[in-house]
This record gives sequence, structure tokens and C-alpha cells, in this order.
Amino acid sequence: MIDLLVDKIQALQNPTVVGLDPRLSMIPEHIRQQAFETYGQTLKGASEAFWLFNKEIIDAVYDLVPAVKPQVAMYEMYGADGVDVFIRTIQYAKEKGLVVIGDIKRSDIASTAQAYADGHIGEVTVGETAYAPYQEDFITLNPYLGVESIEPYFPHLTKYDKGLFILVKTSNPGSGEIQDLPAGEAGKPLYEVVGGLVEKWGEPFRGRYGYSDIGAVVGATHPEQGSRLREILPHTFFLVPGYGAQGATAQDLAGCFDQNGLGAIVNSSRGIMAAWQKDSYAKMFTPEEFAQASRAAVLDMKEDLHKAME
Ligand SMILES: O=c1ccn([C@@H]2O[C@H](COP(=O)(O)O)[C@@H](O)[C@H]2O)c(=O)[nH]1
Repeated sequence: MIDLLVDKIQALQNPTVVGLDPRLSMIPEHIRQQAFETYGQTLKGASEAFWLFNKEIIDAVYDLVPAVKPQVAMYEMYGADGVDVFIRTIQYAKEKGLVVIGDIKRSDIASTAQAYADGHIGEVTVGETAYAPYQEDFITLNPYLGVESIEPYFPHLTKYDKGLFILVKTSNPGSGEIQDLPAGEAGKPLYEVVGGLVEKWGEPFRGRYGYSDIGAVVGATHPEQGSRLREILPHTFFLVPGYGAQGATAQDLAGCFDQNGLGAIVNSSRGIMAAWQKDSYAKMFTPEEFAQASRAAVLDMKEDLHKAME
């Protein structure tokens, strides 16, 4: 799956992933009204508002970006209706030719990890029929439980052509409290040790570009660590969150790319979905044109990333 992602990044000349993290507060009034008139102010009403919102944003950006990253938490908080919209969003994005990164950050003992693996990137069999309930192309995982919590996903990478992004150095301000602790030889920080494991786990899954189906999450908000990780993990592709709403600039994350301008895909969720609420875009687009504002934000981000990589 990493080859397909890199092919798409190359074809579009855009290493951007649009994060699909809808919140009611960022949904324009006309969309909320439409959903609430049909379903009431209920969990289903909120979820359907997300669906209408996501669908329009996908329609506005699918020809510009290689991938989208729905964040499961935003959907799960509305229960079964929210999860239904998470699944419909994945299906719709895939129909539009987008690679889908399910940001689900799972972590558990092997037998439970197997269930996550089968459900999210594999198949579950009921009677004689095999179902693929979620169908993300990549999912995010937390490696804290060690290799046997990650291994159950490995056969699915080849069998179903899938990929993983494993948390290595996260973008949150407090990530250093645990991730920067000296853990390896010569006081190496924990994130370097985890990064080394990810590089090793990924070895059998390398593709045409030398990158593995097993990638790493590396926050844009930690520029020095990002550059260091790029140096020591030459075969590990990075999913880089933290640009925009969390304060990281294109310059901050430039070190996550390799000398060919590959090796990373940069996420922006609020910065793109809620662009219509920002003064700079609100001057140009009405709330009804929210998806066009998102499109403009994607084009601006692309230009910004290119400038930083020059
Ligand atoms: O280290 C991490 C890992 C994941 N995320 C997720 O990325 C998006 C960021 O959203 P923005 O609105 O662009 O800040 C969100 O889904 C996070 O859960 C992260 O930010 N940092």
C-alpha cells in the first residue's frame, strides 16, 4: 500500500493528507439544519451532519490530495450512528480514489489485536461469507504493548495490501514526558528506540521506493526529532500531524522529507475542514461555500510545503 500512496503523492505533487475530524462547531448552519430537520437533534442528526459535511469536503479536494485521515474519536463519540458515518466516509473516499488512513491508534494484547486487525484491515467471516467492515488502507497503532501487539497485523499487510503508521514521536506538547526518556544504549531517547523497532519490523514489507508498509507517526511540532528520525529511519515513511492548528509550520517539518522530497505525508485536519471559519477564507467564501474554502486551504498548504522543501 505504501507504493500506491507514494505513486499518488508523486502524481499530484502533493504530500498532504486531509484529516476528516468533524465537530458540530465547525459545521455550517445550513448543513446542521438539514440534518436536524430530518433526524432531529439526536446522535443520528449529528452524525448525518458529519456525513453531509465530509462528503462535500471530499468532493472538493479528492483531485488535489492523495489521502484522507478520518479520526475515529470524532465519530465514536456519537455511538453507533457516528461509527456508521465513519464507515460511510471511508467507503466514499475510496470510491473517489483516495487512500484512507484510519486514525484509530489501537493497542492491545495479541488475541485482541487480532480482532482489530481482522475488522479494520482484514476480513471477518460469518457463516460462509467474509466481510470487510471498515476497509481502511492504513491504520495507526500504539506500540506500547510491544511486538506481539503489532505482529497480528503483519500478515494482513501483504494479504490485503494494507499499511500501518505506528506512533513514534507524537505532536502533543507533553509527548516528551514519556517518549524522550533515556531508554536505549548511551541514553538514546525512547522515541529513537521505538523508531528503530518500527524500521526493523518494516524490513520485510519494503516496496518499490524503498519505503515500508509499516510507517511511523512523527509530529511536525518537534523539528529536531523529526530530522533525526528521518536520518536514522531511511526506510520508514512518516505520517506527520501537527501542521496548522497545532502551530507547526512547513519549515518545522521539512526535515521529515528525504533528499528526493519523499518520505512523509503531512496531515491537516482543523486547518482544512474549518478553513471557512478563518478570517482569511471567510472574506472569500460564504458558509455555503465551506468546501471551496477547504479546497483553497489545501492549495495554500501545498504551496507552503513546496516552498519549505525548495
Ligand atoms: O501525534 C499525533 C498523532 C495523531 N494526531 C491526530 O492528527 C490530527 C491532527 O488534527 P489537527 O486539527 O490538524 O491538529 C488529529 O486527528 C489528531 O488526533 C496528532 O495530532 N498528533
